[in-house]
Amino acid sequence: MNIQITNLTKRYKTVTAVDNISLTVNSGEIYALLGPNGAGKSSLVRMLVGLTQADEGSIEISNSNGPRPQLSPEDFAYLPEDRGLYQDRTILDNLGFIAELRGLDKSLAQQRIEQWLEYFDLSERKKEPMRQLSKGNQQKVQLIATLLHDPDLVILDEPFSGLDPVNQEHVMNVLTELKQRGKTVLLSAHQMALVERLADKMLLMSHGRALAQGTLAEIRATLQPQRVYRIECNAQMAQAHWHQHDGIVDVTEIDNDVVHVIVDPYVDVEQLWPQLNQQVPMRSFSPLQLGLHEMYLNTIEQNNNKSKDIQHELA
Ligand SMILES: Nc1ncnc2c1ncn2[C@@H]1O[C@H](COP(=O)(O)OP(=O)(O)OP(=O)(O)O)[C@@H](O)[C@H]1O
Repeated sequence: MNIQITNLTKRYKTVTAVDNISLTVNSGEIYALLGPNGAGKSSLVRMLVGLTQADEGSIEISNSNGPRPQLSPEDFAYLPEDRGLYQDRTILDNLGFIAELRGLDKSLAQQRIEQWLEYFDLSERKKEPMRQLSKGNQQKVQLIATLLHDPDLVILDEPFSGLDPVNQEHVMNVLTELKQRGKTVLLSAHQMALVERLADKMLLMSHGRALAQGTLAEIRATLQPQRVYRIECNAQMAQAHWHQHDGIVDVTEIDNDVVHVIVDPYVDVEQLWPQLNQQVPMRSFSPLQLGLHEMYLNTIEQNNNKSKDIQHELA
């Protein structure tokens, strides 16, 4: 299943929740929506699954047979933000009910349910009512309910929330396997370290708008355009001498023996290193790549400061 979202906008009374967003996800890809609370991730997903209508823009769905006018229930799975299972009924009752709703053959449903419960270590608890389960275990049951009919498109709002690290890994493995089987996965998440390992492409949103999108390398090129190096040397001397060098944008002391240096993008580093080394002997240098988590924090912080400045100017 392929999704093409073009210039999508959703306005509520006082807020533009999704502001001119475009993205493409293809079969066999995992796409992550990232952004702080209220960024517009769920609003985007709700339009995709047809729960709300866009004010502007389009969503086109296609598969190997060509375009599809709209998603039908058997095509996709949706794990919503507000989970809805019957709290007084057992795990088995809940999953059996969902399987029936999805029109699954009874013996196939039973087989899949048993396999999933085994995978998520819930087999022994299958006759317990939902309300007795911890938040994480409820989340696992909800995820099973979502995936039971094995659809081509899987849309998950915060699938890792409430799960411990071991179960987060289980879910990572499930999603990777879906991808390997050619399914399309779109998810929202706050766990950058997991997304960095999992997602083929991502969209970083804030206040409904796209701040960066694409592969991790493309996100990095947008959010960390400067070349940053970690250099082992006498930090105090480096601070004193390198700041004045034309090719250096900034020098930050990390500790007594390490600095981070931002190099002007137009400078040839092969020529720069000997010049710097003459001023302050360098013991080692290596390019520094920020992780998604750090890039995310820096970008969201800068964006919030920008919004505050604009509000201040308007006041
Ligand atoms: N039904 C609604 N009516 C009015 N405003 C809404 C509605 N749903 C969402 N919003 C607003 O739209 C904006 C985006 O909300 P949304 O829930 O899409 O963000 P989110 O990125 O999913 O956040 P979170 O990470 O907290 O789930 C927020 O300002 C929110 O208050």
